Amino acid sequence: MSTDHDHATAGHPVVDAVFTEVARIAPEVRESLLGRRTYEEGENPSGEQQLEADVYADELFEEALLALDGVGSYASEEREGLVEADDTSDDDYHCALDPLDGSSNVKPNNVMGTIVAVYDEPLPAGGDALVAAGFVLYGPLTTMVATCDGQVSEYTVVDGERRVSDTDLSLPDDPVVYGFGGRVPEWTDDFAGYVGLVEDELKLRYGGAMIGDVSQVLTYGGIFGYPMLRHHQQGKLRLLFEGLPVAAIIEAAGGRSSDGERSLLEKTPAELHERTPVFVGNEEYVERLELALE
Ligand SMILES: O=P(O)(O)OC[C@H]1O[C@](O)(COP(=O)(O)O)[C@@H](O)[C@@H]1O
Ligand SMILES: [Mg+2]
Ligand SMILES: [Mg+2]
Repeated sequence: MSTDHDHATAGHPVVDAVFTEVARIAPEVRESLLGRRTYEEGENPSGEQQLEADVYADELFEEALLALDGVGSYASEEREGLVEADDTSDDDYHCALDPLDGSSNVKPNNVMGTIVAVYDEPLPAGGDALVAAGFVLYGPLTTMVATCDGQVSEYTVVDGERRVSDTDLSLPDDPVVYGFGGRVPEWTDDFAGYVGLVEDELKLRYGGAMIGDVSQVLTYGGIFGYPMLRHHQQGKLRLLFEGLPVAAIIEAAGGRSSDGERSLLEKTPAELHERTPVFVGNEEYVERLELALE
């Protein structure tokens, strides 16, 4: 029997409205890729090239989410500062998005995502203020995963609507896959040693879009990571837009997250675009990683 709480976001009206809007826009984002595969002149605040598709998706989400009652501000990987809603109150939620995750995959037509994080404190906020998180995966199908109140649901997105396919997603007990970002000569010796052990046990899956790789881990079990690099101690991924939401999903699905020392959910960024090493996956593999990096 269907109830109000038969999927992760259903008991929280503002959060549910955010995810309903994200699902509504997802097909539009997908269609917008046609003709928007070229690079913009500028860079995003992290110094990365922006595709026309990055900018377009960002504008679609900004407009739709700020129009919702109860959403007080919007921040994204593609813009320097926050955008505030016209009417705000202390009870508002605050949305942080990676509008297109893995956008360098647009050109070769590979998998991409949209990541959404909903915080109950003004941004930048930390894991203690994260009330819900989710992602859209633009693969052969458009699917969505969302977590709220410790429950993780999966949906297929059809004609802009979420259809529940699983209300209790959890990591499989027998891990199968791993994927780590960054060029190998840039890895630290400790991390390279750990990878040597992992590759004896698991199969490599790395697609260049975190959401695609995280979905592999959610489905088959294992570990995904983007480590600290010799010349970039904080790695590549951003805590507010990428690390925290993915950590919330994987931890709610029974796994663990880490920056190499502690759960990502214990962290609070000092500024919107702060980066962090990111590791998410089955407990056993994240624990062994932390021991290897000690
Ligand atoms: O090209 P690399 O260094 O392997 O980096 C890939 C990583 O960078 C990202 O593409 C960064 O995300 P954006 O495309 O949103 O900037 C991740 O999705 C992915 O895991
Ligand atoms: Mg990203
Ligand atoms: Mg992005």
